[in-house]
Amino acid sequence: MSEAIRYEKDSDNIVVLTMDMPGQSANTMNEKYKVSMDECIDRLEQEEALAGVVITSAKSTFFAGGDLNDLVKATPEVAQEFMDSVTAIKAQLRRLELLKAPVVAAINGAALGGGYEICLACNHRVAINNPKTKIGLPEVTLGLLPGGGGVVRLTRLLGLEAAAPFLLEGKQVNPEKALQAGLIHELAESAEEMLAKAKAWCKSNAGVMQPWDTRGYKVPGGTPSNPALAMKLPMIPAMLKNKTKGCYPAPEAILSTAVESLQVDVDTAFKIEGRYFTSLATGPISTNMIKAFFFQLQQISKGSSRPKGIDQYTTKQVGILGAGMMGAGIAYSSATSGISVVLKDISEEAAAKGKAYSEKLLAKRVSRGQMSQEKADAVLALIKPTANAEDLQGCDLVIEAVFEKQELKAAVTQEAEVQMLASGIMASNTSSLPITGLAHASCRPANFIGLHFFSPVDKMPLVEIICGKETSDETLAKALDYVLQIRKTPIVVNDSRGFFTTRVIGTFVNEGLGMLGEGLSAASIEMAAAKAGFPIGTLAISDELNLQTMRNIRLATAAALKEEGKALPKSASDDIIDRMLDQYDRGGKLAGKGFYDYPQSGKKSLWPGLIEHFGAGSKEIPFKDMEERFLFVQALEAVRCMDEGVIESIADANIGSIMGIGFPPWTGGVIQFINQYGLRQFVERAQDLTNKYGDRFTPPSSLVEKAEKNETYD
Ligand SMILES: NC(=O)c1ccc[n+]([C@@H]2O[C@H](COP(=O)([O-])OP(=O)(O)OC[C@H]3O[C@@H](n4cnc5c(N)ncnc54)[C@H](O)[C@@H]3O)[C@@H](O)[C@H]2O)c1
Repeated sequence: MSEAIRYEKDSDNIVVLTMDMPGQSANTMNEKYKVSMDECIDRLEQEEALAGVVITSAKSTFFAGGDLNDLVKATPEVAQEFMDSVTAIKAQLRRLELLKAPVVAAINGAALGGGYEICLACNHRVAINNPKTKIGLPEVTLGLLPGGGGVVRLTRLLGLEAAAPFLLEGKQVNPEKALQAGLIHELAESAEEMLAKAKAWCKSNAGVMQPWDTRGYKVPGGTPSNPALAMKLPMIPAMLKNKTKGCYPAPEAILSTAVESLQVDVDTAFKIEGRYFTSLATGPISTNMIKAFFFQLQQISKGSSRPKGIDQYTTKQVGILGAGMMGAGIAYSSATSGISVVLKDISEEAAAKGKAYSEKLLAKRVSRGQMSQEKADAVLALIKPTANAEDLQGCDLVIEAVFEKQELKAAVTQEAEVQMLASGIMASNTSSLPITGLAHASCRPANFIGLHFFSPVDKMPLVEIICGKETSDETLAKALDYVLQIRKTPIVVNDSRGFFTTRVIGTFVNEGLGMLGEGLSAASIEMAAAKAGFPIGTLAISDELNLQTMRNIRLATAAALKEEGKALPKSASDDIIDRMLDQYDRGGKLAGKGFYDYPQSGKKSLWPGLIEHFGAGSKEIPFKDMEERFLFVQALEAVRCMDEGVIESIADANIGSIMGIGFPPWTGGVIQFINQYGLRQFVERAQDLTNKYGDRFTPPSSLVEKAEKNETYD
């Protein structure tokens, strides 16, 4: 009896291996698993009259995959050791598929990554038909490749083209879709039926071999020497590069593994896969991505920034003030999570228009087969459009999303607070006004908080929660519970101008517009941002944000600071924005003209006037400097935010920067970027950038001290 896998032989000589790792909620490919599986295979190889093997799990999932605790620690120094352990896992799975009896995977729940790789080493795959079960190889989303034979086996099984979305995009599918795609062979309606089907298959398939071990097996679509495939192949690396901008090595490594491995025998193919896997796993990008997208995201979804000792709260009815772009989106996200919504605007028509937005999104989901019509109708019925504040009675949360005007926000807050539950919380979706100031209008400032959603709300996963000076812990806990209830990712910040995300992205925009002012070419500015991994360039994002709105925020901020006796420091973008608006009447995308021209039909293109009027292209600096200015300026601002207590959690800073403002995922986030660069090297480079481009790159003393002590941000 091995420790992690139960071994049970029935009267038909079929052995059922049930994976059930002690003390773990899911089975993972750790040392205990490897030892137990080795013991099981030793025993299976010695069985006299083995008629079949069925592998299943006693957990709610089949198998969770590789152990990310081990993977995140892999560095180039341990590459050989890592390669040896990968080779051992492959050898183990190879022994399994070469057993002299049929081996069937009985997939009782999610089989992802290493879990599905075990399934691929089986001769047959039966899954319980649960639409919530996920099957696939998501390694690429963590900067890795399926290193347990997954690339080699899936490309041989499906052919290069059909395997591509699963390997290069990490596509995950439910059992029904997995059956259609050829990832599994059979569906079962229950655990009993699954086991019965698995055993029946063993009985009628004695002597079966894996397709790739069968003489004369032809890979679907052929190997790369097949002329049809050979013609398409040269285009793929360029398409990938276009997507990854060279920042993500995993898709390229997967493609190379797939192409190279199809041209050699299986054992050599596994060696090729092992080498590419080792180089990815011991490299920096997978470490960054595992930290961010697994550990830190998990930490956040467990409520790491939630005050302790406060009972979990479920929001029942949310009032939303303002049914414009943001309000309509918040209504949709709340209703799809089963929360009743009162959507209030100044007129019934405006409120109904906000509700119509949900109707449109729901209809799209129904037409794509992602939701039933009944479910869509039920969601829509949860939204009550109104112009009457009395309808807010009974709301335990009200979120205001009216125009960005302090007096208007104060008025709607007071109007809502009279109606809503006294124990409820009042939130503002402001993007620039300090929460403490807005809370002055509230009769219950302890219950007042900021809930900063991002546009478009239905797609953007992040919500920045902002605590004002008087916000209570209970209010924060309830707000955080609500954000998780609507299946979004909360980060928690303290009040400050621009909070965390707006403040950090502000430095990015300022840097790009500043470069334009320096005379750098507009195309290079946009290209440098893209090459660094940003989804959108600074000139394009300014057009989206709207130059007039950017100026309004600047003027409002300056006025507010003046009242406090302070002055808003001048920034390099001010003059550019003013000239664009006042001299050239180019307000941005909405106006059809900004840094780009937006023709009625066709693609946007950079405004040629930038050359004539701003001297764009008259100066050049090293391209690397441009890329790093974008990355450094934001990382440095994030450190300042931490020093000032605006943000306290490193996980929140990293995830907030990736999910809220498009900081490149390959970096692992705005603070992990500094860790990975190496603190000493980062400080040196920041000083170099200061000498060349100005004081905004001066590293804060907290960072310099940390670097001197050889510490990292952990
Ligand atoms: N647009 C963004 O990308 C974005 C992102 C984050 C936060 N925000 C913030 O969200 C808020 C709303 O932005 P938006 O883009 O949705 O604006 P919007 O102009 O699309 O919508 C504002 C809505 O508020 C309504 N309104 C005005 N007075 C009202 C009142 N007294 N009672 C009820 N409704 C009233 C208007 O009729 C309008 O429908 C602003 O504070 C903005 O700063 C916007």
